[in-house]
Amino acid sequence: MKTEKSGYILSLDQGTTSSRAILFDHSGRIVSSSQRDFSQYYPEPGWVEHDAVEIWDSQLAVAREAIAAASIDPAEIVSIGITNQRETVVVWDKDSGKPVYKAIVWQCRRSNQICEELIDAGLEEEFRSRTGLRLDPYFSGTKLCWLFREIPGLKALAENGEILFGTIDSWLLWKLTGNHVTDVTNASRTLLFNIKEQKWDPVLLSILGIPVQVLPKVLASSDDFGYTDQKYFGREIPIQGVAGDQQAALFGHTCFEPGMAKNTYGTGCFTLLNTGSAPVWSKNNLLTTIAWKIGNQTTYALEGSVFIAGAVIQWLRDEVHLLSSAAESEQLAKSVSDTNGVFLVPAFVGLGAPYWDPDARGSIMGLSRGSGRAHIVRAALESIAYQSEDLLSSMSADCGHKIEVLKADGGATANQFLMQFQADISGVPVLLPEIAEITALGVAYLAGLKCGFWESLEDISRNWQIKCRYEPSMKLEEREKRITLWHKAIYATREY
Ligand SMILES: Nc1ncnc2c1ncn2[C@@H]1O[C@H](COP(=O)(O)OP(=O)(O)O)[C@@H](O)[C@H]1O
Ligand SMILES: O=P(O)(O)OC[C@H](O)CO
Repeated sequence: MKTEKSGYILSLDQGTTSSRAILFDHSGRIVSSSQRDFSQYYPEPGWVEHDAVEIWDSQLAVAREAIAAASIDPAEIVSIGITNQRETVVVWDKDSGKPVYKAIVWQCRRSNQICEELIDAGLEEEFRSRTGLRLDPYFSGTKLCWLFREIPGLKALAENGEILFGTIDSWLLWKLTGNHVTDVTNASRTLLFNIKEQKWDPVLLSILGIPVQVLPKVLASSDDFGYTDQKYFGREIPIQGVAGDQQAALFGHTCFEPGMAKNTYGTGCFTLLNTGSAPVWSKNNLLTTIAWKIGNQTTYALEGSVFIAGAVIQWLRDEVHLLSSAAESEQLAKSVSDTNGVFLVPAFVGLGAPYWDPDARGSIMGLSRGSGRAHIVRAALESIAYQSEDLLSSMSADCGHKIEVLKADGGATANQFLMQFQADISGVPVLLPEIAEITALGVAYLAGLKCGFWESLEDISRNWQIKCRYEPSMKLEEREKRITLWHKAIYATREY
């Protein structure tokens, strides 16, 4: 019989648009939470920045609010986990602790030219075989290289050990504990980390001109990252779980066995497939990444990243004013029986996997005199599912069998039309968990495993409950016809 343990785990979930803190109990239930949005900066077309100080302030504030809302003594928090938007680059002064530049966000395309130079120099395979990633501005390495090229004197400061680099986890860890550390999952997204040897890769650092002394020490995902300074929560609390948010979601969904997959429907869509203890090198333009490391045991994943998913609905609401709320998209989509031939390809910042086309831009096609608001909104929602289907079919091709079940989470899973369309277009059941905050839960599990709050993966698996299940009902012939038309739309968009 399962026994409940007393105490709580605090998860800090630092996402692209908001900072959240959530307290979980032993059964994985949410005890309290708090969330704050922060500013997005778009200084030039295709550029995206955050203020690292605002991120820190908002993250600390929500952590304190969540603890206050639960009316608990901080002494009851047995451990803390940190999960974060990945790839985003922060560089700060070691002495003053001040960031030297705005955080360069994962969506930012400013290092595209550096990527092109490296591709032209024939270095793509060199990077891919060591990191599992592609030469795309998405990843941290070329963003850091851009800073060294553009900020006079920065490289010399780096060589003298006067500045530090980190992804968001590393920045928060440094603020909370004073330790300059990260975990393998975040390191595996930098384009600087050898995922087989699990160390910063000297060859890649030399190609990009990055001094090794700016890089954090890399730990496992369930590990001892340090203690929070007493001034933050009134006592020192150990931080024992760290993982990039997409890997944390895979863990939170308890996708512990090879072949298990999840898709997170947020700003973008991120599909991860557990491939077990050895990396699988994609033949279909997916990424190979570290899913988590517990003790000496590393689990790898195949990943497909779609840059614009729920963000297309935000765009329809905020820029085009076709919607008054994201939720309204569901009822509008259901008000018509199909898109009447309309396709929308939301390539606003290029296309991610499996196309990797940074120059593509969005399109709406197939318009006729009868096309209306509902058709366009429906086409936008369908585009989220079509893009995810492209990832799933690439994964199936890579691993030689169809994905049997897709576990889903993220803000856009609230849309029942979208979830049903995903099940239909992919011919796969889509499962939603009872606890929606699966990313935060995933890193709580990683922290809780380290301190013995949860004893094993089996112990954790018992907490996963299905909230609802969407069964595929579209005929195979219809599915294939629609996917063919979607690919025609992708082709036309890229040709433009
Ligand atoms: N009912 C809905 N239908 C479609 N999209 C939605 C709905 N509710 C929220 N979204 C989308 O989900 C995204 C927010 O999800 P969230 O998981 O919080 O994202 P992130 O963690 O990337 O900030 C937004 O892009 C929003 O447009
Ligand atoms: O913060 P999210 O949920 O938009 O996730 C961002 C990803 O980690 C980027 O790779």
